[in-house]
Amino acid sequence: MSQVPSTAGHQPIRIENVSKTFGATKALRNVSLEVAPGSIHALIGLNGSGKSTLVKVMDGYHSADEGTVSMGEVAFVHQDLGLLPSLTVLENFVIGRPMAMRFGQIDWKTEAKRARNALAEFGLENTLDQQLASLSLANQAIIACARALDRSRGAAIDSLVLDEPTSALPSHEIGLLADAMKAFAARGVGIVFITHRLQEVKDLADTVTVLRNGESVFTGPTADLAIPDMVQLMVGDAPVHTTHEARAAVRTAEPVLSIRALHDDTIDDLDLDIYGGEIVGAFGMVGSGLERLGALAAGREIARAGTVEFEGRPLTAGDARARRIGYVPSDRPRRGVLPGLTVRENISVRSLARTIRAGGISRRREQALAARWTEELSVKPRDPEASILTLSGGNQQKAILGRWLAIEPAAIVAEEPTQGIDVWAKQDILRRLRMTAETGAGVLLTAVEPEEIIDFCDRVVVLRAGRVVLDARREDVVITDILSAMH
Ligand SMILES: Nc1ncnc2c1ncn2[C@@H]1O[C@H](COP(=O)(O)OP(=O)(O)OP(=O)(O)O)[C@@H](O)[C@H]1O
Repeated sequence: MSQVPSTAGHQPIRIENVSKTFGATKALRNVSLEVAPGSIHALIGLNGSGKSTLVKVMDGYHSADEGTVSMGEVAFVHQDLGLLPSLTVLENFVIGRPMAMRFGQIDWKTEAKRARNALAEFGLENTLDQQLASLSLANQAIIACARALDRSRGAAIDSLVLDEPTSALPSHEIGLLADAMKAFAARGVGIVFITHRLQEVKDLADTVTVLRNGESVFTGPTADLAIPDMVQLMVGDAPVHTTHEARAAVRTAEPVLSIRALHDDTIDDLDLDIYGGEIVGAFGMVGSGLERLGALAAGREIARAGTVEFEGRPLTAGDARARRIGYVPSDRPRRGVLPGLTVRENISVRSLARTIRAGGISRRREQALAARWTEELSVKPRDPEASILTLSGGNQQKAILGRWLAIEPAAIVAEEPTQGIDVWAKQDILRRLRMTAETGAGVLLTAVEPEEIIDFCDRVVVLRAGRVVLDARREDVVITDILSAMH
């Protein structure tokens, strides 16, 4: 017998004919949407289709130009999670809401108990005293969700809105979050979530709305749509991509990056070579050392012990040679994007040698560079003078990749290269990385989910407990070999 949600007393979310324009961009056109109590409603669409804007209209960050939004109490988890990295998990948990008090002081004991309970559902109850920044991005995302879910305890919250809650999560943690979402829906809380993972829509959502260019082109039961139908609705009648065949690149004789006996927080005696001309996919679970590998391999940080040799010589702290290694970090809001600058500046910032002329930066050269990379990576809007923060999350990520492709890097390290990127743009990005490898660069991609990128790799490595436990050519392994090495 299927469970009937107890929806008594919960208010639905009702969005009617909402439009929002930013300058020349019509981010939302006449969008209507209803989320019933107890329903799990997925919001999907290509990068820049208006999903985050709709959420920001719901939470009052943007006011709609036209239309109405009515809803009861709603908790939001935004793409940037809204957490403070320098505070502890417990402090993050209580900040911004009334706290338990005792004799005029914050009652930390009561607060800790409440936070511990909320986090226990996700197996994170022992993190309370840790600084948030010391946790993996995946765990930070879970904490943001747990916090919002905690605030929805009791009947006080009618709905929960999650903007890409799972994009940084490995699959076993997605399961935990999914279970929590289902449990809350069963109590009558309406849930809206944004995702680029279409299988997740099938697995989790009962209803789906597809946005295309700011317009709602479908709302209905998820059961009515197969995944290819979703893609078709998202893309519309744009020309269909030809899939790119992974080609065996010609490897250089010597490695571009050579990692030897590396030791660091979660890394324990790691060795890895990356040759020019190849794409190496590194996979591992949270805590496997994968989160540290990218910054160390790209020379952005120096490990406690061991070496990373770049073109035959060890990288040292502040080594200028690391400028020729592109690095796209996974926590793009904090490390990749230069806020307050334009798309042009964000793309060209590392290409001074190409843009400097007679002692000054040639704006024309910068413009040409930015125009080329916004075009090549289909960054939208195609306006290099736009402020980077006005771009959708996926488009910001494409611009950061453009920054590094523009320097013709000797190596490029991209963490979670497809995170937050729609099904359509993913192919473009992976194809560009392949072209970069074909120029002789070594490419290292790291991901907690092998499925998405494995077919674009020439070689796959798996990290577990800080070491490489599998290193094989792509054609010699199947996905289950990788998954079992990870666990
Ligand atoms: N503050 C702003 N100023 C100008 N344009 C904006 C602003 N915010 C969003 N936009 C534009 O509105 C459109 C929709 O963006 P939105 O962030 O809603 O997309 P999205 O569907 O959430 O994309 P993604 O999947 O990449 O996160 C984009 O063209 C974006 O550039």
